[in-house]
Amino acid sequence: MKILVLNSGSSSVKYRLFDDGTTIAKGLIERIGESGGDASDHTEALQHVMESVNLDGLGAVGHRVVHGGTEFSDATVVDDTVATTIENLIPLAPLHNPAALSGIEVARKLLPDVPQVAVFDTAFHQSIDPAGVTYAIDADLADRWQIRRYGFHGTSHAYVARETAALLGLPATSAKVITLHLGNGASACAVSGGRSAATSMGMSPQSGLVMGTRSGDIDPTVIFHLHRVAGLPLDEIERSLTRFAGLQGLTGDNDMRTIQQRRDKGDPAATLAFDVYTRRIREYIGTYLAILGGADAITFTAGVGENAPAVRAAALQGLSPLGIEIDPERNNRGDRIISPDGAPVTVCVIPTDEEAEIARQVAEKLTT
Ligand SMILES: Nc1ncnc2c1ncn2[C@@H]1O[C@H](COP(=O)(O)OP(=O)(O)O)[C@@H](O)[C@H]1O
Ligand SMILES: CC(=O)OP(=O)(O)O
Ligand SMILES: [Mg+2]
Repeated sequence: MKILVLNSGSSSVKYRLFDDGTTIAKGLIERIGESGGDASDHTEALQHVMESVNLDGLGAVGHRVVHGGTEFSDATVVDDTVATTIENLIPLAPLHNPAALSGIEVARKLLPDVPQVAVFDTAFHQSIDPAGVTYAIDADLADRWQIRRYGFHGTSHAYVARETAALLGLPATSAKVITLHLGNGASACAVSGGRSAATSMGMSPQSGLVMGTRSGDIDPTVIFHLHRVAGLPLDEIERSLTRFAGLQGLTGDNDMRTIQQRRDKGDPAATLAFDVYTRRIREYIGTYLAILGGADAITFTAGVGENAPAVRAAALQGLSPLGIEIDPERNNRGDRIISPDGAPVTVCVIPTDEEAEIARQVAEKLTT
């Protein structure tokens, strides 16, 4: 089956065209809406995509949708009701759901006879126990306003956990894997037997690890303080915590490559940011070892996880008493397995492939 996968981000659209699982075309439209960018808005971006690939015989379009609430635990064919649900969830994923929705709207308009299938970042985490998704706040308020942990990057965590089990020759149904998706957004996940048991992002993709422009975990009182004492309007606080926090907030740069170059030259802000970023990863590894009762493997993935040996080494520093060690040569080469032979916990680097996983789930949805 020929499947077009769209991964619409806040300022970019990644697309891949698959034919029976093989990539036959792909591309990236960047800096949407910026001066000198590839397109003035998502509609124009998608029009470019449709014009540049041969869509004859297209069987489906698969869309990455970040927030699916509790409604969806599987790939879902989009109808008006599904589109409305995605729209209603915009307040919980303000950087992500609007882009996915415009992708869906444009694709439905331009390809009205082709099934549109949404694959949700949240779906994989629907397996987490109630105790792992419930915030200890007023239960009536939480219930009324759907306040709970949802978790994100599920497509990526599911994919790399499965690939890790395969690499180690472990049955996917029993492997215990801690997956670290370190991209622009970043999250950790404890995967037990192929099911998500815990994850670091929460109601929105804002909590947990330190990210390119997002803070990760903070005390919620920071928001009251910035509002009441510093006098900042709520919209401005949200903007600050989602777009001007994380590495960006600590250094003025959101790209880990730049942070590393500055750190290598002894820049104190970049050094601190690197330490905050890698320490937070280590804190979550400790948490998830406790949740899983030990782990067979720890797997790094996404832009930073796949390409930054120094981040991997720093994140796992001092963990050898827990059986977690890195072989520096393997780490610097970026081998698939970067722990020494015979180490109790295997440390892996596995490139994520959200688009291939989306295509796989779309094909499965439409053929079974
Ligand atoms: N060689 C590298 N060393 C360190 N970080 C890198 C390297 N290459 C890419 N990155 C980081 O990866 C991030 C993007 O990751 P990616 O998974 O592509 O993000 P997303 O899909 O969320 O946009 C960049 O912001 C950059 O910081
Ligand atoms: C959910 C999320 O944070 O996605 P991304 O990493 O693509 O921003
Ligand atoms: Mg990403």
